[in-house]
Amino acid sequence: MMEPILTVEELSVRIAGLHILQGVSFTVAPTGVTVLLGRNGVGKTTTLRALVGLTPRNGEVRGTAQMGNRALLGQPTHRLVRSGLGYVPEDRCVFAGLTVAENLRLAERRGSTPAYDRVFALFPELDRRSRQRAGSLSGGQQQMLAIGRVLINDNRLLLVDEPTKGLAPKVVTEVAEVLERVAESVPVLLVEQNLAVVRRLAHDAVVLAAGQVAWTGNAQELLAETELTRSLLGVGSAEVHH
Ligand SMILES: Nc1ncnc2c1ncn2[C@@H]1O[C@H](COP(=O)(O)OP(=O)(O)OP(=O)(O)O)[C@@H](O)[C@H]1O
Repeated sequence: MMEPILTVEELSVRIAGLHILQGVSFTVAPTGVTVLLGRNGVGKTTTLRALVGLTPRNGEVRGTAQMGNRALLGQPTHRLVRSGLGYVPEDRCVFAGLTVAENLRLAERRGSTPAYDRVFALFPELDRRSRQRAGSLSGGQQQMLAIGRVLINDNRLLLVDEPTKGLAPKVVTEVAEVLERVAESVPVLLVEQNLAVVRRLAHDAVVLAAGQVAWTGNAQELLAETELTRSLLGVGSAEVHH
């Protein structure tokens, strides 16, 4: 077994008196896509946000998370990002009033060479639209910008939250293709509800239920077990056998 890129132990998050995560432990392999699954509201986004130091001020985080030899919890976000933890939030958070080029420029980190060639090789569309305001991009294009922005810098691990949410089926496929290529060079911890995308991308799966890890293992094996998938994720068998 290769050393994991991320080891989370006993992660607990309490927000406004609610115990959202209660001792979550899992690892992320140093290559490929690990998918974080679970029913709506189980705490997937809360997990990613805790790892990148974005738990709200009234929240309390306990436990440990190691990226290689680096301890993540309790560190400010800007320092985590500088150490190679990339985060693509669920709401994409592009600057609507700025152009594509300006959004990318803002993501550049001091002291490292921005990899525009890498970004434009993956997303030629961003190059063509560099002078367009981000707010006027389609949802899929904004998602590409949100991912491209993170890839301007070198990363040791990417956290990607529901990148296909709200996108048309054709665009979902495009985003999945892009993530597949991204994951060839950097490990990804992905929150994703679309099981066809999970089937295409994921090697390992971590399933949350009731604030804890309910299942970990091979993602393809999980999806092959219809009853297990249904009980863990609450989805119908039609969705499982897409
Ligand atoms: N700032 C907050 N204040 C109060 N409750 C919160 C806060 N953030 C999250 N929660 C609650 O924590 C629980 C977990 O939310 P989270 O967004 O992590 O779930 P999720 O698994 O990502 O859900 P979804 O799949 O619906 O996006 C939810 O019940 C949510 O309402």
